[in-house]
Amino acid sequence: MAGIEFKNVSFSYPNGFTANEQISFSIRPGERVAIIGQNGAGKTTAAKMMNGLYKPTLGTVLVDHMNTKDKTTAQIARLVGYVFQNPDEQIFNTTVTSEIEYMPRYFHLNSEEIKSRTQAVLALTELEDCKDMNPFDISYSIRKFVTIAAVLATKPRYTVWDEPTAGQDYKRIGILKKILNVLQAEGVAVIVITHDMDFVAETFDRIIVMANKHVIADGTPDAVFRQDHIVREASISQPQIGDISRRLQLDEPIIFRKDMVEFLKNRS
Ligand SMILES: Nc1ncnc2c1ncn2[C@@H]1O[C@H](COP(=O)(O)OP(=O)(O)OP(=O)(O)O)[C@@H](O)[C@H]1O
Repeated sequence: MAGIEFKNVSFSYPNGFTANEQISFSIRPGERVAIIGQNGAGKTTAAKMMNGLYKPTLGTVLVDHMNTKDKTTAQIARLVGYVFQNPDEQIFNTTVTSEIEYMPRYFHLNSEEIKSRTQAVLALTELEDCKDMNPFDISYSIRKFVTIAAVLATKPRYTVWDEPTAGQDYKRIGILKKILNVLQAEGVAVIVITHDMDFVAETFDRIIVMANKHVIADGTPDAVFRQDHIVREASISQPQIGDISRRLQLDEPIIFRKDMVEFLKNRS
């Protein structure tokens, strides 16, 4: 099956600390998946195995049938683009445009293709006004969009985004949602690590929940947030609407904004 497949994967850091233990799941092309869970649960470690930055200590990670252990990180990264949590760990060019063009140049694409990809991702990420600026002269939150644009310019089949909403205002979260919709229409999978439960509930079809090195749940937002023991074990918060419905002690918990609107309409 095409996709990213984890088969009984464990990962230990060189100091011997095991961060992932016996993890199995698969993500299909075009899927939109949020990975959530307590700090230190092992989300970033698992995500870094998706694009070959880390190789499993035990078990197998397959990307479109390729075993990541048999490939270089550069080979896997052509299929799986990784947007780092901290943009400053990713950016190293002196203009936004040169940062975006770097990987297409590395792939020896022709200049027309590089130009057209760069224009397309600048437009998609709404960075046209910053294209000639030094990334370090723009705000941290916008810098994150530079890293997203640079990854999308490589046209990966799968993308992994670590904490994209951290520090973003309402407008930029809207831009993120627009980008996600465009990618979904193009069949590009997006895997997001996030602590933003409202973003998760409104934007994702599937959630993988991690706690203490393991995957403890995998399902729709509705199915996951209705399970109190999972929410507790993973030390996650409910989306705001779920929290309000709980405080109202409704017979049936409500998770989504649209369902709360319907509920309130029917009461009035
Ligand atoms: N280089 C490293 N060497 C040793 N241990 C590490 C290393 N990097 C991470 N860890 C440990 O591995 C565990 C999992 O870390 P990871 O970053 O994968 O968690 P996470 O779920 O992404 O957390 P957060 O939500 O805080 O980003 C943590 O206990 C962390 O301290």
